[in-house]
Amino acid sequence: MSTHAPVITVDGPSGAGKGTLCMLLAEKLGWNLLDSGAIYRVLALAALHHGVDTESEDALVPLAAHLDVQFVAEGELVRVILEGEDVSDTLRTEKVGNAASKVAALPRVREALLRRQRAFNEQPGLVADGRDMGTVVFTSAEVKIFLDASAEERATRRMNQLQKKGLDVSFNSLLSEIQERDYRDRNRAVAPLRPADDALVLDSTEMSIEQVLEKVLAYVDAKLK
Ligand SMILES: Nc1ncnc2c1ncn2[C@@H]1O[C@H](COP(=O)(O)OP(=O)(O)OP(=O)(O)O)[C@@H](O)[C@H]1O
Ligand SMILES: Nc1ccn([C@@H]2O[C@H](COP(=O)(O)O)[C@@H](O)[C@H]2O)c(=O)n1
Repeated sequence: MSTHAPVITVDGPSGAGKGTLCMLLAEKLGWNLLDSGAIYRVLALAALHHGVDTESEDALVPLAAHLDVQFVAEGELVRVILEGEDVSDTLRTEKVGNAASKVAALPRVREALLRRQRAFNEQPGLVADGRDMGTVVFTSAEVKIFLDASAEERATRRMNQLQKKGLDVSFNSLLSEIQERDYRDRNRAVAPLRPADDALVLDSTEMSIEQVLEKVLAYVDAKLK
């Protein structure tokens, strides 16, 4: 029997609001959630822990194939456990995000992580957050969204997020980190960040989270009817 469940993909650059939107969508629909960026981040962190060069494809592929990681739901949060250690907070730092975008540029690393991502496609449905969800991982998804926002707005959102956690951060350094990551993600040879041909492209620069959710829910409703 086929286990194919409906899929909504949400791709876009860092800080566009994908994670926020996907969590709200998954909650509203009662569907499963895949944060594919967390998988690349976990691999980067495992490489840093084990002293593996984040640009060495040969060393990273076996690490990717045998990643000992668990995603544990805890109320609204998902705790990430790498090799028995809770790494949920470390995972979200820009240092790990940047290392993730380096390992993510390597074709055989992406290949090694494909099956792990597709395994999230279970009933009653999946909301998948990433860079290549609609273009590579779930090409037959029922609904595809590409969520964008200007780099300046994304840096502002990230700064507010970090300030709420009590961290002192510079807008200019956040902006240049975002621009560096964008460039690498959009220009890599394999699975570059781009909207799928059949995606709804939504620029959220001037939209609140509630407005984005409302628009996407209306689109999802129309597509799944
Ligand atoms: N439309 C919006 N308006 C204002 N703030 C927003 C909006 N969408 C998301 N945010 C805020 O921006 C921050 C980044 O959002 P989020 O983590 O969802 O982005 P992301 O696209 O998943 O980033 P990444 O790919 O790096 O994980 C969060 O603090 C979130 O609350
Ligand atoms: N499908 C994906 C998801 C993520 N990446 C890479 O991982 C980096 C971190 O992702 P976040 O969403 O957690 O910020 C990101 O910059 C990408 O390089 C990817 O390639 N494909």
